Formats: sequence, C-alpha cells, structure tokens
Amino acid sequence: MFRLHDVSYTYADSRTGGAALSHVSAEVAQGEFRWLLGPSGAGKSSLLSILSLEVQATSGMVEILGMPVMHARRAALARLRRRIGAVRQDFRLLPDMNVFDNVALPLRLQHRAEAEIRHEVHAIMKWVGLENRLDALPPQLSGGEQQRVAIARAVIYRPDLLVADEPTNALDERQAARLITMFHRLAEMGTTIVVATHNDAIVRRYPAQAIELAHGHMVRDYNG
Ligand SMILES: Nc1ncnc2c1ncn2[C@@H]1O[C@H](COP(=O)(O)OP(=O)(O)OP(=O)(O)O)[C@@H](O)[C@H]1O
Repeated sequence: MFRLHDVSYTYADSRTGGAALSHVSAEVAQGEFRWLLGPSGAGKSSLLSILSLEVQATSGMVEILGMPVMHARRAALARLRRRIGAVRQDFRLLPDMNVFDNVALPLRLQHRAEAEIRHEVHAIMKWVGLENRLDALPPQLSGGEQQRVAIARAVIYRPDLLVADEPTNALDERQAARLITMFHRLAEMGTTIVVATHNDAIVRRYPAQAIELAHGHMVRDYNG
C-alpha cells in the first residue's frame, strides 16, 4: 500500500523552473493495481521515483508499506527499498553481468540458497521466454528482450510494491497482454502495482483504477 498527501516535487535542476509534481494525493491499498496515466512530461516517472524511494518528495506526506518515509532513517529506507520492485524506462540492467546474474540479484541480496535461486531464475526466465539467453550480457539483447529481463528482475521476489514505467513499450501486443495478466495475478497475491503507460489499447483491454496526471497535477483518480 501507499499513501501520498499533498506531495510536490521539484528537480534540483528543473528544466522548466516549475514543479514536476504539485499537490498530488492518492491512496492505494495492498494488492491493488493502478494505471498511471497522462501525457509526456505529466510527472509519471517522477511519481514512480518517489514511490520507489529513488528521490524524496520536496514536500507533503509519503507513506509506503506503512512507513512514513519523509523522516525515516537511512537503514530503514534501505530495508523498505528491498520490498519494492521497479521497472524503469531505461531498464537499469548491469551491463557487465549476464542475464542470469542480473535477474538473480534481488534473491542474492536476500541471501537465498543458490539452488533456490537457480530454480526461481529459470522459472521466471522461461515465463518471459528468455530461458535460452541466460549467459548473454544485456547489451547483446534487443530492447524488448532487455525490457523482459528488467521485468523478471523486478518481480522475481514478489515485491510488496511494484512500480513499472512504460513496461510494455518495447513489447509486442501478445507479450504486453501476458505481462499485464501476470501483473494482475501478482496483485491478487498481494503486491500493490502501479503501471505508467501511454498504451491506450492495453488500458482499454485491461480496465482498472487509474491515477491521471497533467502538468504535475492530479486530474483524476478514477475507476477505468
Ligand atoms: N532529471 C530531471 N531533471 C530536471 N527536470 C526533469 C528531470 N526529469 C524530468 N524532469 C521534468 O519534470 C517534469 C515531469 O517529467 P516526468 O519524466 O516525470 O514526466 P512523464 O509523465 O514520466 O513523461 P514521459 O511520459 O515522457 O516519460 C517534466 O517537466 C520534465 O521536463
């Protein structure tokens, strides 16, 4: 779950001089799926960066998985971060590490047994259809393949909160539909999920509640 109350965010080197987010409030319960909609520059990625604890809101109240994060200690934030999966637009895969090790990383941080890690990585990579590319380095993969690796890494440990920034933009229609189905299944198992997208077709196909932003303001919080 998360709660945002009157949250604003301004980049230190703001290109426009204005706030990327202004007075945004939203509340999403555990196990809910939300679309995050709005035109380019509306503030979607900025909101996801706040939810994934990459940046701190400039003002307002942010509570994530029950923890108010504005004044939390660094160690508590580090523990909280491990419960949050994130798929960023630029994938953020480690280029010198092969696909297996990239996807295994969150499980290794949890000190899981190596046999269990092998089992989990093979299962998720089979699901994303890349079980034959485990030895490849990320730069050797296509954009869509890299995106699927990034998704596998984000969901492999069933995070309590998953934020995904345009996770279908490099996928074909069939893969995109499978992905959203999988996200809904994860939500049913208790993961809170926020997906930023420009893909109107997929939003129409999978109607769900949405947070809609424009120019950093929340224009609506509605049932799709
Ligand atoms: N690193 C940054 N430094 C300064 N300003 C930024 C930075 N990233 C984004 N901005 C500005 O913040 C505002 C919101 O951008 P953001 O990337 O959150 O929008 P978005 O809705 O995710 O857009 P897109 O759909 O194109 O990804 C824009 O005005 C943008 O120019």
